[in-house]
Amino acid sequence: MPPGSRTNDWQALVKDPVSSSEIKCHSVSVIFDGGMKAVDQVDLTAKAGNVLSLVGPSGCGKTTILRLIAGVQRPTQGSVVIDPPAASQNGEVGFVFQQPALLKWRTAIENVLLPLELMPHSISKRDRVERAEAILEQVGLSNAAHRFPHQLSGGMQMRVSIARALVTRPCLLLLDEPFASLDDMLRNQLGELFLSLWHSQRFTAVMVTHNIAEAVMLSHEIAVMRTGRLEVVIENDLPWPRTDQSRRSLEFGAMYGRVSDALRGSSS
Ligand SMILES: Nc1ncnc2c1ncn2[C@@H]1O[C@H](COP(=O)(O)OP(=O)(O)OP(=O)(O)O)[C@@H](O)[C@H]1O
Repeated sequence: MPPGSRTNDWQALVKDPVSSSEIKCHSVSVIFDGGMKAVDQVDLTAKAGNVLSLVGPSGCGKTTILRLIAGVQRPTQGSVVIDPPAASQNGEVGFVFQQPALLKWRTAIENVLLPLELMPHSISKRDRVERAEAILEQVGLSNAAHRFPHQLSGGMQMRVSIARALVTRPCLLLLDEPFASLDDMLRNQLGELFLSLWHSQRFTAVMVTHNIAEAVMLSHEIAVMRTGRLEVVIENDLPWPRTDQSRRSLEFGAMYGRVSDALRGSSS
């Protein structure tokens, strides 16, 4: 499959990793009714196959940027270009939210199967189940595949939510404070899981987070926003592979400090 091309052939999708998309926001602004300028002339690039974190104080426009990329918010000015284009109805965009939002009448595997069932081109039932079982294994939930959401812990529900987002092998994954409702230990574990999934699928990811440590651990670049404006994009040079040990490294502390300073507006 040539780089950048997409296919409707499910077998090909399973065999070949999909291409990841690049996202470019060109001088994009969003002004809501009443004149509220949520996003103000933002130029931002999420490089193909990279993880970009958006950080900034509450109300600075992070979720609005994510909604622009998802195509559910139209820009008042400017444009958002996704190359190659990614359509959520084709399973090319995955979403992970703060709440797992599982259908309570469907088991874990039935929740994971849902995006495959909604895809416009037909995939045989056997292929769908094979794919769902494979991703459930990757997130460590093979033994819980037939449990209903109320029979799963919060961390397990979030794993199902991540599996559901990735089962279609999206080229773009959008995450809005995905681990914010979890305790620190679970948050770190799911961060590691996220990194291992990113290593195997190499999607482009844009993640909103309030947690500086999470942004430093998980992303290649960290975009710092304030009152609708993009302050700075910091290249995250924390070495790979990133493990729990990385949190105790000097490089981690230095990067954490740079992001904190940028958030306070004292430095970039
Ligand atoms: N539909 C809307 N109509 C009017 N104002 C809105 C609308 N959606 C968001 N806003 C405003 O736009 C600004 C940016 O909102 P946004 O949700 O993007 O911020 P955020 O950085 O994601 O905040 P948080 O970290 O608290 O989730 C806020 O002041 C918010 O109140």
